[in-house]
Amino acid sequence: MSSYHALSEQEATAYARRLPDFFAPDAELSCREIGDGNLNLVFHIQDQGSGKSVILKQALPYAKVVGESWPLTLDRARIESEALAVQGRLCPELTVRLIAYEPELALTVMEDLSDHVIMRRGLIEGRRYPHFAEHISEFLARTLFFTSDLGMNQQEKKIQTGRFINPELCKITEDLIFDDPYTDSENNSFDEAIRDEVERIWQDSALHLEVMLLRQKFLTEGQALLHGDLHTGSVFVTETSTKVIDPEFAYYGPMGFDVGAIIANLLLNYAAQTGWKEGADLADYRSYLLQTATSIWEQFHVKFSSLWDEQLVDRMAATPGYKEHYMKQLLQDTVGFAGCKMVRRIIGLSHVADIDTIPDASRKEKAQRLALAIGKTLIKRNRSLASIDEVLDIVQTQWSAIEQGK
Ligand SMILES: Nc1ncnc2c1ncn2[C@@H]1O[C@H](COP(=O)(O)OP(=O)(O)O)[C@@H](O)[C@H]1O
Ligand SMILES: CSC[C@H]1O[C@H](OP(=O)(O)O)[C@H](O)[C@@H]1O
Repeated sequence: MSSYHALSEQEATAYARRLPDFFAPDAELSCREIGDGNLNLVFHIQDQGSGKSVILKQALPYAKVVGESWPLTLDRARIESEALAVQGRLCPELTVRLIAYEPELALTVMEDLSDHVIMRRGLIEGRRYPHFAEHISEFLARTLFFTSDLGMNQQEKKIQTGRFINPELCKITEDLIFDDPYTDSENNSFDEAIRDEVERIWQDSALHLEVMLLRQKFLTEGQALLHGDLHTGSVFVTETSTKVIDPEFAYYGPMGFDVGAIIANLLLNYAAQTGWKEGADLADYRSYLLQTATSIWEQFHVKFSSLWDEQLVDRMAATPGYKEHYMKQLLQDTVGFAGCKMVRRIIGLSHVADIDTIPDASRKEKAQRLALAIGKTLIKRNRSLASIDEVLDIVQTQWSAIEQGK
């Protein structure tokens, strides 16, 4: 195999044609580069005759969204493929199927999920996914429990931790989520219309303390193998199916970071809805989003607790009271990380299309302010929180305040 270089569509097609037992030798293959993420090339290759298709994802030696001025390790492709292998073993129905990995080209070959839609797009279009909470709570419970000291041999876990050391992508998160939004960083990108609120956040030392406590957890707590970037752009859905993709940020970190990430992105869409919907339609969709967010935690809690009761490998972890303590801490971490993920998507380098594509400037500003208000409050309240219902109260209180122009 040739040494590393970024593939052209023609080279990607030639590589796909050589996949063993995949395309017929004389297949008429088409290829399009379809990557809409921040980091990598994604090639969609299809046999024009049979319709059979495949996805080739290639890491670039830099962050695509910034360019060659931001060098980035190709090892992230190995991390992604190995994380997909773990997730595929634990949740085969909820993970994109890994077909092959080519280290020389930092190339991951996987099934084509074009019959699904990226969840972020579906939510922007106002669609509903009635099984999503059930599916993603299962993915979270199983991937987090069985890669932790609770569900796997602690010596094997230490070996696995070494496989998933991911310093460069963790630094992106440490900077973009737990640092830049709280200072006048050159990485930041926000609308001047909300500068007053952003500058209040830069001065809010009580908020910074809570962010630092969460940053400490991200830096030091290797509870389980995380997806590391589980936003609604990392999930493919239909009304009956959920498939997780893109775990290149995987590493051993605090469980609440994954649970909080998906809840945060539902709440970002919740804030965005003020720019998309009105009246009863708005109220009804807000209710759907909030119900989904709380149900993710509730179902995760039930499933994780059941795994704890039935699959625990650590005798001392069965000590009465420990599970309750663990789950309360996990909820608080989830809420705090969710708040951090919301704030960074408004102030930081990477935004979300849910809010950024709102056509009306004043409604977009309102959505941005609502997202910041919710995010800040979740961060500030996380260590005193005892129930997911309190998140509901926080979200609805902030909604009312923004609606009343406070
Ligand atoms: N398995 C797949 N099937 C179909 N399309 C895919 C698949 N994986 C990625 N894509 C497309 O490529 C886009 C970027 O993929 P992603 O893995 O998120 O890249 P990045 O790591 O650059 O964010 C997705 O939003 C989706 O449109
Ligand atoms: C410079 S990476 C910025 C941002 O992009 C990643 O998301 P994705 O790879 O899905 O586009 C991740 O959320 C990073 O924080």
